[in-house]
Amino acid sequence: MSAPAIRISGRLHTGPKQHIADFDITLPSRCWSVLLGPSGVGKTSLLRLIAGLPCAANLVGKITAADGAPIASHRVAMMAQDDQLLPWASALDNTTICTRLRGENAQKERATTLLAQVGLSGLEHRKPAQLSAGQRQRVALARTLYEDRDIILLDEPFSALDVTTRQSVQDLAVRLLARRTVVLISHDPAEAIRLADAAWLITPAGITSCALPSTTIPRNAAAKETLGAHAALLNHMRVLFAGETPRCGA
Ligand SMILES: Nc1ncnc2c1ncn2[C@@H]1O[C@H](COP(=O)(O)OP(=O)(O)OP(=O)(O)O)[C@@H](O)[C@H]1O
Repeated sequence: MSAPAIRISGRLHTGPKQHIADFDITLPSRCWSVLLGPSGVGKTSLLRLIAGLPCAANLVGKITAADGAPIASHRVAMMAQDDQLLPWASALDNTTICTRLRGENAQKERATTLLAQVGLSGLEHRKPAQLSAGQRQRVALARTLYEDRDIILLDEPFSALDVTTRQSVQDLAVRLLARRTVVLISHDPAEAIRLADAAWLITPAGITSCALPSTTIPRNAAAKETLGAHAALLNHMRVLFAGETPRCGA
């Protein structure tokens, strides 16, 4: 497994509209990097650019892997914000769809195990319309985990899950994606503090890193340093994203 650090530098714009001014960040190898930012700032665009997918925004700059190799599609798995499940295929067939599209044999047993691990045991043969939004999101996550790539790009992958399912699925993802370079978009500061080895705050003015506890992920949500970091990040986001005045003691 060769999961490289990824450096992204430049500025992001759509035509004459600038989304993010000059930035230069390195998402560390074999770590979880979390991107936080207000709606519409360009987070999904950055993820799509890393994946080499078509994108309305342009990066005037570059994206490089620290190992010098191209960030080719065989190194990347991306989970989009919407589940992108095929409506006519079962949960199991959706999980293995990329393999089948490549003309490879599907590993149905491994896919079934993944579906069970995300809590969908017994629902393997249901079609997307017979699943809840949170269940569909877990099928999409299973499909991403099934791909087993070096670079994993996750666009709000836990947003539709209830709080307890979210926590157990987050723990599973951290375990199964150990040693991968993971980039996670989140709107939730608690999730960011729990899962980030590195975190970045994105605004139109640029991208800044954010302080995190020195503990390993997934962090204990109830630990004192986790709660303190959450309060500090929330305050920081209010100031940076909404222009509020900093709150003392937060
Ligand atoms: N097809 C398009 N044509 C023109 N502009 C677009 C298009 N798609 C997105 N944009 C613009 O590009 C900008 C960045 O969008 P992007 O989806 O990357 O934002 P985001 O930070 O991921 O937002 P959110 O948190 O709401 O998902 C937005 O301001 C959006 O309006």
